[in-house]
Amino acid sequence: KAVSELTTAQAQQEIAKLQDDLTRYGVEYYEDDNPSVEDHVYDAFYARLVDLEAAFPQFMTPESPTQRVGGTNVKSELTKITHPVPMLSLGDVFSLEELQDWDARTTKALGFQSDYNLELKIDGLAVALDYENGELVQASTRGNGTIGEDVTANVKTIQAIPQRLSEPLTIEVRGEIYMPKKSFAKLNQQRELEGLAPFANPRNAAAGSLRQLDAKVTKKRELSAFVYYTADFETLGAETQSGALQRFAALGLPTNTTNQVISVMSYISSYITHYTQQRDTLDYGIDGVVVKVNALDLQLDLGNTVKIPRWAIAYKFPPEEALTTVRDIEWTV
Ligand SMILES: CC(C)(CNC(=O)c1ccc(Oc2ccccc2)cc1)c1ccc2c(N)nc(N)nc2n1
Repeated sequence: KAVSELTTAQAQQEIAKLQDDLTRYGVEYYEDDNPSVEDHVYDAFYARLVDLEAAFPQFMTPESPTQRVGGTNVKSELTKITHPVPMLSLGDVFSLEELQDWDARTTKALGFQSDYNLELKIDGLAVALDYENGELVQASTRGNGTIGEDVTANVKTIQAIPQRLSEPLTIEVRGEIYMPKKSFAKLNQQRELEGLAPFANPRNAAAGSLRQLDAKVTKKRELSAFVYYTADFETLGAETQSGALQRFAALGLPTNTTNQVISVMSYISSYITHYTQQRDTLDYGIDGVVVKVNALDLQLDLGNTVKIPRWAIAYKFPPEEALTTVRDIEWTV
């Protein structure tokens, strides 16, 4: 109905419903990273509420979504930051055969078989941590690799991440922020109790918890982290990837200690088999194994494409839920 045709009672009812719905959609959008309505639907409801509140100001309330800081669509209002060193992605392979091809290409490019550092691929979201003279001064999300979001206040609530390094280094380190599986289960139980939609997986829960405008919400979400990269490896004082991980730990940064230096393919496949089986016993989500040329000077020789390093590859596990689906289909057939 056109706003002018509404009785006051009808307008009051529609305004109240729109205020509730839009508040819930706004929370879903920037808290859960998985909104339940398309943006254009949200925008249409929002415009209707603006018209109704203009025609019936007696029903305007300060809590109304139209009165929120930043006005319009409650998008992520985090400050944007530019990464001086881009945050790259990893190339993927999905079989041991493809991994062997990558090993052969890399060995050919180097002219010899080099050592690899094998690491679990943490299923979280990538962050950059900037330390100045050992103090954490900025934390930011990967974003598109060049432009990310400032999440400094939120990251400072994560116990695993030190505010101060054990040495006064000025260095940017990168890692993955994740939500431990136990925290994820507890959080979803709490959300069910509150009648809120549960998070789809620990990664969404971590993203939704990290990209909060209110750091007090982040604090309650029990996030953790693993650090795995720095471009400033001279400052760090490391010559290999495995050495860099040891130096991160010495500085007080959280690292994942399951890494192994291996160069023979047969051992690589047994590492992969081991962690494919151990996956459910870990308290954090992994979606694969990352194989990295261990010597940092050789990484520089191999270089990177615009988006990914040539000296690293991610072997991806088959996604768990997909496997279950496939089994179901086989079963019904
Ligand atoms: C290897 C890298 C992609 C990080 N490295 C970078 O982001 C990166 C960034 C600039 C680089 O090179 C440049 C340096 C200066 C200027 C331009 C490029 C090289 C690598 C990566 C990404 C995700 C990982 C993950 N989930 N788990 C583990 N265990 N390791 C991971 N490693």
